[in-house]
Amino acid sequence: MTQDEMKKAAAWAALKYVEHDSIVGVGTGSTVNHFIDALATMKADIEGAVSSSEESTQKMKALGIPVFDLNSVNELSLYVDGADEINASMHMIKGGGAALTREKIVAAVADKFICIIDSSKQVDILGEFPLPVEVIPMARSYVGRELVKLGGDPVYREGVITDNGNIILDVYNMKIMQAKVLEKQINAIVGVVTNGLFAHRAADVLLVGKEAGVETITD
Ligand SMILES: O=C(CO)[C@H](O)[C@H](O)COP(=O)(O)O
Repeated sequence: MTQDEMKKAAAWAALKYVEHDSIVGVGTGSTVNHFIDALATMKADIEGAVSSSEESTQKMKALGIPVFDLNSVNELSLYVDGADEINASMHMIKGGGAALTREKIVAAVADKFICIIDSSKQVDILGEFPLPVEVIPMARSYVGRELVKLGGDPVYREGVITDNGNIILDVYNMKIMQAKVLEKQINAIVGVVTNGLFAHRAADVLLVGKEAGVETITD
């Protein structure tokens, strides 16, 4: 099985959590793209989706899935998204696709977060994958210096502007032992919109695509 086949298997396994007549929160990325393909097969059975990025919105609209503004939705039972890394506490690093802020917002509203990954994303310690931080452009240098004080090596992601008009700093060389503490510390830096640690809003269900099939892990 290729890595993409494992992503696809995890993504299709998430379909069984989608409730009749519901509005589904949808993440961003190559694994989620498989989920959107799967969701399209039951579009007549759902009300629609709330999207975490322009990329996912375009794909869903092209497949005929109605996309709602989050402000017009009172509750979301489900949010389905991938991750760049996830540990045994279901804490994640996300934002490889630069959609972390909208992902965090939609995930905050949802009752249940289903994380879909291939097995390469499971780690003992978070931080091998550089931690994305969304930053207001004029604060880039200041936030960079503050991230260095926290022990990281921030690198400007050249050529990337987020859906919110901001920039991304990817923070290298962080061995993240206390994800909740670090998530708060980084978010407290003036000029940071949010960072890609999802520890306060961890996953509730993890679907891992593996050679042998899809493993389901619950918190
Ligand atoms: O956080 C994300 C995008 O901002 C993605 O969920 C994460 O980067 C995983 O992507 P993929 O499914 O392509 O491996």
